Amino acid sequence: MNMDQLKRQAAARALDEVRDGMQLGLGTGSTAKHFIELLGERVAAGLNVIGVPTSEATRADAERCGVPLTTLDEIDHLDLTVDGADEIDPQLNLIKGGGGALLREKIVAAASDRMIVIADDTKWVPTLGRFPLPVEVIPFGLGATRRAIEKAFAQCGVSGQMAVRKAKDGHVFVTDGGHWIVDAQLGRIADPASLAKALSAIPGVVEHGLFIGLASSAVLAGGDGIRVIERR
Ligand SMILES: O=C[C@H](O)[C@H](O)[C@H](O)COP(=O)(O)O
Repeated sequence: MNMDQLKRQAAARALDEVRDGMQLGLGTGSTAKHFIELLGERVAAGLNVIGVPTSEATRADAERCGVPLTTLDEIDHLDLTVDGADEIDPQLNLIKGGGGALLREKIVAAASDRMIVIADDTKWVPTLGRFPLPVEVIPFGLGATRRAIEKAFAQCGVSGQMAVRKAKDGHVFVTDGGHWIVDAQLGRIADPASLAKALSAIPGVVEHGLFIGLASSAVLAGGDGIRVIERR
């Protein structure tokens, strides 16, 4: 089974948790896209749900698949968010933002009663940090923000190269919110909760890709089948 088939399997397993009438957070990325496509098939067959997309790309996918959409201004909570991740550790802390959608993803996950993370099992790691940590920043004053980020890294015992993310066309990547992303190659993040707190305290940092205590469960698809891990 190839990687894409594994992602679709994980998405299909998460779909089992969707009930009629649910208000759903719709994640971003190649794995979340499978979930949206499968959800669209269920909606076409009569399932009544409404979703909040976590990116403009997901909005377009959901519209294409016929999934009705709303906003967090029109509804007061979400029952369930289903989203992918770039890394998942045994405490179900995550690195997200490889696709640049971390800010809306975190707002949606935080507004949701439950968050199910769907992934192929290559995303499962003993310690976060191999995947570059995305930090979403305001372009104004970037030099000062980078120095503050370096200081936060040092305080939390991590270090590594930082680079402003570029799009495929070579221009700076701009998020749906109009911000930039700095990717930090940290290697190993021993205390993700402390690092998350330190980064959140920096004025030029809009959000970062550490999702601490947000995921309720993870569905991991691998060659040996599907594993569901619940947060303790
Ligand atoms: O910004 C993007 C998101 O955090 C994605 O959910 C994450 O990058 C995983 O994407 P994929 O399912 O394509 O590996």
